Amino acid sequence: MNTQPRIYVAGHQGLVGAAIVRALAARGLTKLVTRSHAELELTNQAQVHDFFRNEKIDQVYLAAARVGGIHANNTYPAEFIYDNMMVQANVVHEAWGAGVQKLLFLGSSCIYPRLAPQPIREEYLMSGMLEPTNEPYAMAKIAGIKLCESYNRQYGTDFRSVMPTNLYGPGDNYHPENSHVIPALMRRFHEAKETDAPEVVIWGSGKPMREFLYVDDMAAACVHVMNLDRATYAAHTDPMHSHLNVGTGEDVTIAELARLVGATVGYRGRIVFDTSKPDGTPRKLLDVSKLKGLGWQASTPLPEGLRRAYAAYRGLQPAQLAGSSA
Ligand SMILES: NC(=O)C1=CN([C@@H]2O[C@H](COP(=O)(O)OP(=O)(O)OC[C@H]3O[C@@H](n4cnc5c(N)ncnc54)[C@H](OP(=O)(O)O)[C@@H]3O)[C@@H](O)[C@H]2O)C=CC1
Ligand SMILES: C[C@H]1O[C@H](OP(=O)(O)OP(=O)(O)OC[C@H]2O[C@@H](n3cnc4c(=O)[nH]c(N)nc43)[C@H](O)[C@@H]2O)[C@@H](O)[C@@H](O)C1=O
Repeated sequence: MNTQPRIYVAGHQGLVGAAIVRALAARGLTKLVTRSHAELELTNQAQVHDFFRNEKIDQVYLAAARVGGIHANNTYPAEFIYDNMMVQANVVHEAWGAGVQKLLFLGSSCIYPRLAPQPIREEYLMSGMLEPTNEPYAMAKIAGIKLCESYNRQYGTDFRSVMPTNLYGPGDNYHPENSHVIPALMRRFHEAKETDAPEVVIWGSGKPMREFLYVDDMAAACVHVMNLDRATYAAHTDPMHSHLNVGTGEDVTIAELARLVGATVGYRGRIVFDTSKPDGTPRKLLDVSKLKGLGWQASTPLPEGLRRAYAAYRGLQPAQLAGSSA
Protein backbone atom coordinates (compact mmCIF):
# COMPACT_ATOMS: atom_id res chain seq x y z
CA MET A 1 0.00 0.00 0.00
CA ASN A 2 1.31 3.51 -0.86
CA THR A 3 1.31 5.44 2.43
CA GLN A 4 2.76 8.62 0.96
CA PRO A 5 0.92 11.86 1.76
CA ARG A 6 -1.33 13.42 -0.90
CA ILE A 7 0.32 16.78 -1.47
CA TYR A 8 -1.41 19.72 -3.16
CA VAL A 9 1.00 22.24 -4.70
CA ALA A 10 -1.06 25.38 -5.34
CA GLY A 11 0.48 27.45 -8.14
CA HIS A 12 2.44 24.55 -9.65
CA GLN A 13 2.84 26.31 -13.00
CA GLY A 14 4.54 29.30 -11.42
CA LEU A 15 8.22 29.93 -10.69
CA VAL A 16 8.21 28.49 -7.16
CA GLY A 17 5.35 25.98 -7.47
CA ALA A 18 7.07 24.26 -10.40
CA ALA A 19 10.32 24.06 -8.41
CA ILE A 20 8.47 22.59 -5.41
CA VAL A 21 6.99 19.92 -7.71
CA ARG A 22 10.52 19.18 -9.00
CA ALA A 23 11.85 18.95 -5.44
CA LEU A 24 9.05 16.64 -4.24
CA ALA A 25 9.34 14.41 -7.31
CA ALA A 26 13.12 14.17 -6.80
CA ARG A 27 12.43 12.91 -3.27
CA GLY A 28 10.24 10.13 -4.66
CA LEU A 29 6.91 11.67 -3.67
CA THR A 30 4.37 10.63 -6.26
CA LYS A 31 0.97 11.54 -4.84
CA LEU A 32 1.08 15.15 -6.03
CA VAL A 33 -2.17 16.98 -6.74
CA THR A 34 -2.11 20.02 -9.02
CA ARG A 35 -4.62 22.31 -10.72
CA SER A 36 -3.89 25.07 -13.20
CA HIS A 37 -5.42 28.51 -12.66
CA ALA A 38 -7.85 27.72 -15.51
CA GLU A 39 -8.95 24.52 -13.74
CA LEU A 40 -9.32 25.98 -10.24
CA GLU A 41 -9.91 29.66 -9.45
CA LEU A 42 -8.55 30.04 -5.94
CA THR A 43 -10.31 33.36 -5.34
CA ASN A 44 -13.61 31.44 -5.66
CA GLN A 45 -14.57 29.94 -2.31
CA ALA A 46 -17.08 27.44 -3.70
CA GLN A 47 -14.54 26.00 -6.12
CA VAL A 48 -11.88 25.75 -3.41
CA HIS A 49 -14.41 24.15 -1.03
CA ASP A 50 -15.34 21.47 -3.58
CA PHE A 51 -11.70 20.83 -4.45
CA PHE A 52 -10.68 20.14 -0.84
CA ARG A 53 -13.80 18.04 -0.12
CA ASN A 54 -13.13 15.85 -3.16
CA GLU A 55 -9.37 15.45 -3.07
CA LYS A 56 -8.53 14.24 0.46
CA ILE A 57 -5.34 16.29 0.70
CA ASP A 58 -2.79 15.71 3.50
CA GLN A 59 -0.37 18.61 2.87
CA VAL A 60 -0.59 21.94 1.05
CA TYR A 61 2.20 24.09 -0.37
CA LEU A 62 0.50 27.46 -0.96
CA ALA A 63 2.63 28.95 -3.78
CA ALA A 64 -0.28 30.43 -5.76
CA ALA A 65 -0.50 34.21 -5.54
CA ARG A 66 -0.73 37.39 -7.56
CA VAL A 67 3.00 38.15 -7.97
CA GLY A 68 5.02 40.82 -9.74
CA GLY A 69 7.84 43.29 -9.50
CA ILE A 70 7.91 46.87 -8.28
CA HIS A 71 6.02 48.31 -11.28
CA ALA A 72 3.24 45.68 -11.22
CA ASN A 73 2.78 46.10 -7.45
CA ASN A 74 2.61 49.87 -7.82
CA THR A 75 0.25 49.81 -10.82
CA TYR A 76 -2.26 47.12 -9.78
CA PRO A 77 -2.51 47.51 -5.96
CA ALA A 78 -6.17 46.47 -5.87
CA GLU A 79 -5.46 43.15 -7.58
CA PHE A 80 -2.42 42.53 -5.41
CA ILE A 81 -4.34 42.94 -2.16
CA TYR A 82 -7.68 41.43 -3.24
CA ASP A 83 -6.40 38.34 -5.08
CA ASN A 84 -3.88 37.47 -2.43
CA MET A 85 -6.28 37.92 0.47
CA MET A 86 -8.95 35.83 -1.26
CA VAL A 87 -6.60 33.03 -2.39
CA GLN A 88 -5.04 32.57 1.03
CA ALA A 89 -8.30 32.94 2.98
CA ASN A 90 -10.01 30.33 0.79
CA VAL A 91 -7.11 27.87 0.80
CA VAL A 92 -6.36 28.12 4.52
CA HIS A 93 -10.03 27.99 5.58
CA GLU A 94 -11.04 25.17 3.25
CA ALA A 95 -7.90 23.17 3.99
CA TRP A 96 -8.78 23.39 7.69
CA GLY A 97 -12.42 22.51 6.93
CA ALA A 98 -11.35 19.39 5.06
CA GLY A 99 -9.06 18.25 7.86
CA VAL A 100 -5.70 19.11 6.28
CA GLN A 101 -3.15 19.15 9.10
CA LYS A 102 -0.06 20.57 7.36
CA LEU A 103 0.15 23.65 5.17
CA LEU A 104 3.06 25.87 4.16
CA PHE A 105 2.20 29.47 3.31
CA LEU A 106 4.61 31.47 1.16
CA GLY A 107 4.83 35.15 2.11
CA SER A 108 7.55 37.60 1.15
CA SER A 109 10.37 39.66 2.65
CA CYS A 110 8.34 42.81 1.84
CA ILE A 111 6.23 42.15 4.97
CA TYR A 112 8.92 43.93 7.00
CA PRO A 113 9.12 47.66 7.68
CA ARG A 114 10.73 49.71 4.89
CA LEU A 115 13.49 50.90 7.21
CA ALA A 116 13.89 47.79 9.35
CA PRO A 117 17.33 47.26 10.96
CA GLN A 118 19.50 44.99 8.79
CA PRO A 119 19.71 42.04 8.62
CA ILE A 120 15.98 41.67 9.25
CA ARG A 121 14.97 39.30 12.01
CA GLU A 122 11.56 37.61 12.06
CA GLU A 123 10.47 39.55 15.14
CA TYR A 124 10.71 42.92 13.31
CA LEU A 125 7.32 42.18 11.73
CA MET A 126 4.88 45.08 12.30
CA SER A 127 7.47 47.27 14.01
CA GLY A 128 7.23 50.09 11.43
CA MET A 129 5.77 51.49 8.20
CA LEU A 130 5.82 49.37 5.04
CA GLU A 131 7.37 50.24 1.65
CA PRO A 132 4.63 52.13 -0.27
CA THR A 133 5.29 50.50 -3.69
CA ASN A 134 4.17 47.11 -2.37
CA GLU A 135 2.20 47.89 0.79
CA PRO A 136 -1.09 46.24 -0.39
CA TYR A 137 0.70 43.00 -1.31
CA ALA A 138 2.65 43.09 1.97
CA MET A 139 -0.55 43.64 3.98
CA ALA A 140 -2.10 40.58 2.33
CA LYS A 141 1.01 38.53 3.11
CA ILE A 142 1.00 39.66 6.76
CA ALA A 143 -2.67 38.63 6.94
CA GLY A 144 -1.64 35.23 5.48
CA ILE A 145 0.80 34.64 8.34
CA LYS A 146 -1.85 35.66 10.85
CA LEU A 147 -4.44 33.38 9.22
CA CYS A 148 -2.13 30.41 9.67
CA GLU A 149 -1.32 31.35 13.26
CA SER A 150 -4.98 31.91 14.15
CA TYR A 151 -6.10 28.49 12.84
CA ASN A 152 -3.17 26.89 14.68
CA ARG A 153 -4.08 28.62 17.94
CA GLN A 154 -7.82 27.98 17.74
CA TYR A 155 -8.01 24.63 15.92
CA GLY A 156 -4.62 23.01 16.53
CA THR A 157 -3.60 22.87 12.88
CA ASP A 158 0.06 22.83 11.83
CA PHE A 159 0.13 25.66 9.30
CA ARG A 160 3.62 27.15 8.80
CA SER A 161 4.91 30.22 6.95
CA VAL A 162 8.11 31.02 5.07
CA MET A 163 9.16 34.52 3.99
CA PRO A 164 11.38 34.32 0.90
CA THR A 165 13.65 37.05 -0.28
CA ASN A 166 13.63 37.98 -4.02
CA LEU A 167 13.63 34.77 -6.11
CA TYR A 168 14.75 33.95 -9.63
CA GLY A 169 15.39 30.98 -11.89
CA PRO A 170 13.92 28.78 -14.62
CA GLY A 171 10.22 29.39 -15.18
CA ASP A 172 10.37 33.07 -14.23
CA ASN A 173 8.09 35.77 -15.64
CA TYR A 174 9.99 37.77 -18.31
CA HIS A 175 7.38 40.45 -18.92
CA PRO A 176 9.26 43.69 -19.78
CA GLU A 177 7.43 45.82 -17.16
CA ASN A 178 5.62 43.53 -14.72
CA SER A 179 8.42 41.12 -13.85
CA HIS A 180 11.03 41.24 -11.08
CA VAL A 181 14.45 42.76 -11.68
CA ILE A 182 16.46 39.63 -12.63
CA PRO A 183 14.16 38.31 -15.39
CA ALA A 184 13.59 41.90 -16.60
CA LEU A 185 17.32 42.58 -16.89
CA MET A 186 18.10 39.18 -18.38
CA ARG A 187 15.64 39.83 -21.17
CA ARG A 188 16.77 43.45 -21.68
CA PHE A 189 20.49 42.58 -21.80
CA HIS A 190 19.81 39.63 -24.09
CA GLU A 191 17.77 41.74 -26.52
CA ALA A 192 20.41 44.52 -26.40
CA LYS A 193 23.12 42.00 -27.25
CA GLU A 194 21.07 40.55 -30.11
CA THR A 195 20.44 44.02 -31.59
CA ASP A 196 23.89 45.51 -30.81
CA ALA A 197 22.20 48.25 -28.74
CA PRO A 198 24.80 50.68 -27.29
CA GLU A 199 23.19 50.90 -23.82
CA VAL A 200 20.84 49.15 -21.42
CA VAL A 201 18.57 51.15 -19.11
CA ILE A 202 18.25 50.08 -15.46
CA TRP A 203 15.34 51.42 -13.41
CA GLY A 204 16.10 53.64 -10.41
CA SER A 205 19.44 54.78 -9.01
CA GLY A 206 21.15 51.36 -8.94
CA LYS A 207 21.80 51.94 -5.21
CA PRO A 208 19.11 49.77 -3.59
CA MET A 209 20.37 46.47 -2.24
CA ARG A 210 18.62 43.16 -2.78
CA GLU A 211 19.19 39.57 -1.74
CA PHE A 212 18.51 36.94 -4.42
CA LEU A 213 17.74 33.26 -3.88
CA TYR A 214 17.78 30.64 -6.65
CA VAL A 215 14.34 29.07 -6.96
CA ASP A 216 15.43 25.44 -6.51
CA ASP A 217 17.08 26.45 -3.22
CA MET A 218 13.76 28.03 -2.24
CA ALA A 219 11.88 24.84 -3.09
CA ALA A 220 14.36 22.78 -1.06
CA ALA A 221 13.83 25.13 1.89
CA CYS A 222 10.04 24.75 1.59
CA VAL A 223 10.25 20.95 1.66
CA HIS A 224 12.71 21.13 4.57
CA VAL A 225 10.42 23.37 6.63
CA MET A 226 7.31 21.30 5.82
CA ASN A 227 9.08 18.14 6.98
CA LEU A 228 10.47 19.44 10.27
CA ASP A 229 8.74 17.69 13.12
CA ARG A 230 6.21 19.79 14.94
CA ALA A 231 8.10 20.05 18.21
CA THR A 232 11.25 21.26 16.42
CA TYR A 233 9.35 23.92 14.44
CA ALA A 234 7.55 25.04 17.60
CA ALA A 235 10.83 25.25 19.53
CA HIS A 236 12.28 27.71 16.97
CA THR A 237 9.18 29.86 16.45
CA ASP A 238 6.44 31.43 18.52
CA PRO A 239 2.66 30.89 18.10
CA MET A 240 2.24 34.61 17.26
CA HIS A 241 5.54 34.92 15.35
CA SER A 242 5.53 31.66 13.48
CA HIS A 243 7.19 32.63 10.20
CA LEU A 244 10.73 31.80 9.04
CA ASN A 245 12.93 33.89 6.76
CA VAL A 246 14.38 32.19 3.67
CA GLY A 247 17.35 33.76 1.91
CA THR A 248 21.08 33.58 1.36
CA GLY A 249 22.15 36.13 3.97
CA GLU A 250 24.02 38.14 1.29
CA ASP A 251 22.94 41.06 -0.89
CA VAL A 252 24.19 43.17 -3.80
CA THR A 253 23.36 46.61 -5.16
CA ILE A 254 21.14 46.75 -8.24
CA ALA A 255 24.12 48.29 -10.10
CA GLU A 256 26.25 45.26 -9.17
CA LEU A 257 23.44 42.94 -10.19
CA ALA A 258 23.17 44.70 -13.57
CA ARG A 259 26.89 44.16 -14.18
CA LEU A 260 26.56 40.49 -13.23
CA VAL A 261 23.56 39.92 -15.51
CA GLY A 262 25.35 41.79 -18.32
CA ALA A 263 28.41 39.55 -17.88
CA THR A 264 26.25 36.41 -17.79
CA VAL A 265 24.58 37.39 -21.05
CA GLY A 266 27.85 38.58 -22.63
CA TYR A 267 26.70 42.16 -23.25
CA ARG A 268 29.51 44.72 -23.75
CA GLY A 269 27.64 48.02 -24.05
CA ARG A 270 26.95 50.75 -21.46
CA ILE A 271 24.65 50.58 -18.44
CA VAL A 272 22.59 53.72 -17.66
CA PHE A 273 20.16 54.45 -14.83
CA ASP A 274 16.65 55.92 -15.20
CA THR A 275 16.11 57.72 -11.90
CA SER A 276 12.52 58.61 -12.84
CA LYS A 277 11.68 54.98 -11.95
CA PRO A 278 11.18 53.99 -8.27
CA ASP A 279 13.93 52.40 -6.18
CA GLY A 280 11.56 50.80 -3.72
CA THR A 281 12.90 49.85 -0.33
CA PRO A 282 16.60 50.77 0.10
CA ARG A 283 17.60 47.39 1.53
CA LYS A 284 15.95 44.19 2.79
CA LEU A 285 18.59 41.68 3.78
CA LEU A 286 17.10 38.80 5.74
CA ASP A 287 18.58 37.36 8.90
CA VAL A 288 18.49 33.66 8.08
CA SER A 289 20.00 32.35 11.31
CA LYS A 290 16.74 30.70 12.46
CA LEU A 291 16.50 28.53 9.36
CA LYS A 292 20.23 27.77 9.56
CA GLY A 293 19.66 26.64 13.13
CA LEU A 294 16.96 24.33 11.75
CA GLY A 295 19.47 22.71 9.40
CA TRP A 296 18.98 24.46 6.05
CA GLN A 297 21.04 26.96 4.10
CA ALA A 298 21.20 28.13 0.48
CA SER A 299 23.72 26.47 -1.83
CA THR A 300 23.58 28.23 -5.21
CA PRO A 301 25.86 31.29 -5.54
CA LEU A 302 24.36 34.18 -7.50
CA PRO A 303 26.67 33.94 -10.56
CA GLU A 304 25.93 30.20 -10.89
CA GLY A 305 22.19 30.77 -10.45
CA LEU A 306 22.26 33.48 -13.10
CA ARG A 307 24.06 31.12 -15.53
CA ARG A 308 21.39 28.46 -15.00
CA ALA A 309 18.58 30.98 -15.29
CA TYR A 310 20.01 32.39 -18.52
CA ALA A 311 20.34 28.89 -19.99
CA ALA A 312 16.67 28.31 -19.20
CA TYR A 313 15.73 31.71 -20.67
CA ARG A 314 17.53 30.90 -23.93
CA GLY A 315 15.57 27.62 -24.12
CA LEU A 316 12.26 29.51 -24.16
CA GLN A 317 10.23 29.79 -27.35
CA PRO A 318 9.34 33.33 -28.55
CA ALA A 319 5.64 32.57 -27.95
CA GLN A 320 6.34 31.81 -24.27
CA LEU A 321 8.02 35.21 -23.90
CA ALA A 322 5.24 37.04 -25.70
CA GLY A 323 2.73 35.38 -23.40
CA SER A 324 4.45 36.26 -20.10
CA SER A 325 2.14 38.24 -17.87
CA ALA A 326 2.01 39.99 -14.50
N1 LIG B 1 9.11 35.53 -7.30
C1 LIG B 1 9.62 36.14 -6.23
O1 LIG B 1 10.65 36.85 -6.31
C2 LIG B 1 8.97 35.98 -4.89
C3 LIG B 1 7.83 35.21 -4.69
N2 LIG B 1 7.29 35.10 -3.43
C4 LIG B 1 6.09 34.30 -3.19
O2 LIG B 1 6.28 32.97 -3.65
C5 LIG B 1 5.02 32.45 -4.11
C6 LIG B 1 5.18 31.96 -5.54
O3 LIG B 1 5.57 33.06 -6.37
P1 LIG B 1 6.02 32.85 -7.88
O4 LIG B 1 6.15 31.41 -8.16
O5 LIG B 1 7.14 33.75 -8.11
O6 LIG B 1 4.76 33.42 -8.67
P2 LIG B 1 4.25 33.05 -10.12
O7 LIG B 1 3.45 34.22 -10.60
O8 LIG B 1 5.37 32.55 -10.95
O9 LIG B 1 3.27 31.82 -9.85
C7 LIG B 1 2.07 31.97 -9.18
C8 LIG B 1 1.13 30.88 -9.66
O10 LIG B 1 -0.12 31.04 -8.98
C9 LIG B 1 -1.17 30.99 -9.93
N3 LIG B 1 -2.29 31.79 -9.48
C10 LIG B 1 -2.28 33.13 -9.25
N4 LIG B 1 -3.51 33.54 -8.88
C11 LIG B 1 -4.29 32.44 -8.88
C12 LIG B 1 -5.67 32.23 -8.62
N5 LIG B 1 -6.49 33.25 -8.27
N6 LIG B 1 -6.17 30.97 -8.73
C13 LIG B 1 -5.35 29.96 -9.10
N7 LIG B 1 -4.06 30.08 -9.37
C14 LIG B 1 -3.52 31.33 -9.27
C15 LIG B 1 -0.56 31.56 -11.20
O11 LIG B 1 -1.31 31.15 -12.31
P3 LIG B 1 -1.47 32.18 -13.57
O12 LIG B 1 -0.07 32.63 -13.92
O13 LIG B 1 -2.13 31.36 -14.60
O14 LIG B 1 -2.31 33.30 -13.05
C16 LIG B 1 0.84 30.97 -11.15
O15 LIG B 1 0.87 29.67 -11.70
C17 LIG B 1 4.00 33.58 -3.97
O16 LIG B 1 3.32 33.43 -2.75
C18 LIG B 1 4.86 34.81 -3.91
O17 LIG B 1 4.22 35.84 -3.22
C19 LIG B 1 7.84 35.75 -2.37
C20 LIG B 1 8.97 36.51 -2.51
C21 LIG B 1 9.62 36.67 -3.77
C1 LIG C 1 10.06 40.15 -4.39
C2 LIG C 1 9.56 41.53 -4.18
O1 LIG C 1 9.47 42.23 -5.42
C3 LIG C 1 9.00 43.57 -5.37
O2 LIG C 1 9.90 44.40 -4.73
P1 LIG C 1 11.35 44.75 -5.22
O3 LIG C 1 12.35 44.08 -4.35
O4 LIG C 1 11.47 46.21 -5.28
O5 LIG C 1 11.44 44.00 -6.61
P2 LIG C 1 11.89 44.24 -8.10
O6 LIG C 1 12.54 42.97 -8.46
O7 LIG C 1 10.78 44.65 -8.97
O8 LIG C 1 12.93 45.45 -8.06
C4 LIG C 1 14.14 45.40 -7.36
C5 LIG C 1 14.95 46.63 -7.61
O9 LIG C 1 15.44 46.57 -8.97
C6 LIG C 1 15.23 47.80 -9.63
N1 LIG C 1 15.14 47.58 -11.08
C7 LIG C 1 16.04 48.02 -11.99
N2 LIG C 1 15.65 47.72 -13.22
C8 LIG C 1 14.49 47.01 -13.08
C9 LIG C 1 13.63 46.41 -14.03
O10 LIG C 1 13.83 46.48 -15.24
N3 LIG C 1 12.55 45.75 -13.53
C10 LIG C 1 12.29 45.66 -12.18
N4 LIG C 1 11.21 44.97 -11.76
N5 LIG C 1 13.09 46.25 -11.27
C11 LIG C 1 14.17 46.91 -11.72
C12 LIG C 1 13.96 48.31 -8.98
O11 LIG C 1 13.80 49.70 -9.20
C13 LIG C 1 14.21 47.95 -7.51
O12 LIG C 1 15.05 48.92 -6.93
C14 LIG C 1 7.77 43.73 -4.52
O13 LIG C 1 6.96 44.67 -5.14
C15 LIG C 1 7.23 42.47 -4.04
O14 LIG C 1 6.60 41.80 -5.10
C16 LIG C 1 8.24 41.55 -3.50
O15 LIG C 1 8.00 40.84 -2.57
